[in-house]
Amino acid sequence: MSSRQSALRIARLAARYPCRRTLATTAARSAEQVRIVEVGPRDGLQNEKKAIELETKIEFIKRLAQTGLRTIEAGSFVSPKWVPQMANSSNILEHILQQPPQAPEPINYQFLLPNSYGLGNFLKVYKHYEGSAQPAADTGYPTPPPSPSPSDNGPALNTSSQDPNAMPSATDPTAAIIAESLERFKPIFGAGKEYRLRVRAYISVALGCPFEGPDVDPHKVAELAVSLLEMGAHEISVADTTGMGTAPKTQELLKTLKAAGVDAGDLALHFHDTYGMALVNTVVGLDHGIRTFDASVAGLGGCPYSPGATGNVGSEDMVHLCHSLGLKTGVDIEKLSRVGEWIAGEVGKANESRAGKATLARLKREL
Ligand SMILES: CC(C)(COP(=O)([O-])OP(=O)([O-])OC[C@H]1O[C@@H](n2cnc3c(N)ncnc32)[C@H](O)[C@@H]1OP(=O)([O-])[O-])[C@@H](O)C(=O)NCCC(=O)NCCSC(=O)C[C@@](C)(O)CC(=O)[O-]
Repeated sequence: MSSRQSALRIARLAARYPCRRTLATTAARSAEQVRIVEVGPRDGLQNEKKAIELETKIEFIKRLAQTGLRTIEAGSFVSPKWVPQMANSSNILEHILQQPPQAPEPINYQFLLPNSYGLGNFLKVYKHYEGSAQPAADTGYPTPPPSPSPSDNGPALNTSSQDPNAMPSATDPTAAIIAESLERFKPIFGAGKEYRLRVRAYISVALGCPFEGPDVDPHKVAELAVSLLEMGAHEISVADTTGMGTAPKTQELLKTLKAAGVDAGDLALHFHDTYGMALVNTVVGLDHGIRTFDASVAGLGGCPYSPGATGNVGSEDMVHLCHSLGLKTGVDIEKLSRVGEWIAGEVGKANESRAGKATLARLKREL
């Protein structure tokens, strides 16, 4: 894309989002409030081999809802052949719509939708309860996960790049594969408008790719972010899927996103802690004005397409970091730590959150 095309695109974007951007950014800065997006029930559990009972998942969500979290990613409408653990996401959505978990504040529940098939399954349940007497507040964010790396779009999304109509102007295979991912998400954005659902888009492998290595071009990430915002994304979660991100790389990426016209208020950061860099990178994000971070209680998680990837950064660690910097999250770390310990036991895994374990040890001493 020429610099003139790029400037035009940024101007179009600025014209399209003037109010939301100003409001989001002003609100975040004045209140110094950080929003933690709890992805444990989806990203945290999706990779677990042992089937986890529906009742356990619902109990997990209910317990999380009582901690002060405002956003919970509750499941995904993906192929059960690839991710069997998420096969009962329809039941989870139905339960949330029928009997919204008790919570101190209204909660946004988001579900990952990779294609029209998943969208159809989501809407089957959602439409049934739409307008009902007791809908859960603001339920459902379809969340597509394209990535700037063609190799990663392949396994994670099964794009083929065989369809020459996917993006007629695409001349290089990278652009064609990414364009195919974006094409696939159009109906999801369309439904978002129709049903007034906010579409949160993920960009995977933004700081390192399991197939292409640690050097992902930040300009490609920025280009993808601009495309997704133009398509109608409400928020972009930029993911370090492999945990290869470092402070300098995170800084470079955030500067590039800003230069491309993507406002900090439109972004969330999603770190995996594979190399122990997640909190360092979070501080870089905070310094760049990012106020939304994804995390998974007890550090549950991993990526089926990223060999060796450990879990997401622990939500308890993220909350502790924010509080230590004088930022508010609205989350009760003691309650959250108990949920982390409980779900780790249910899944049969070690609790990977240091702050969670330390909080529980302190509570035990104080008894
Ligand atoms: C990528 C696709 C959608 C391609 O789906 P496809 O193009 O239909 O191709 P396929 O060969 O994978 O399809 C396999 C079978 O699944 C069916 N199918 C297809 N879609 C669905 C659906 N939505 N719901 C239920 N069933 C579905 C499809 O119809 C077919 O059935 P068959 O003909 O064999 O009987 C599919 O392969 C899939 O769902 N894969 C799993 C994707 C996934 O869950 N990835 C992990 C989540 S992304 C992530 O974790 C990263 C993130 C977001 O956390 C951020 C980060 O850290 O990077």
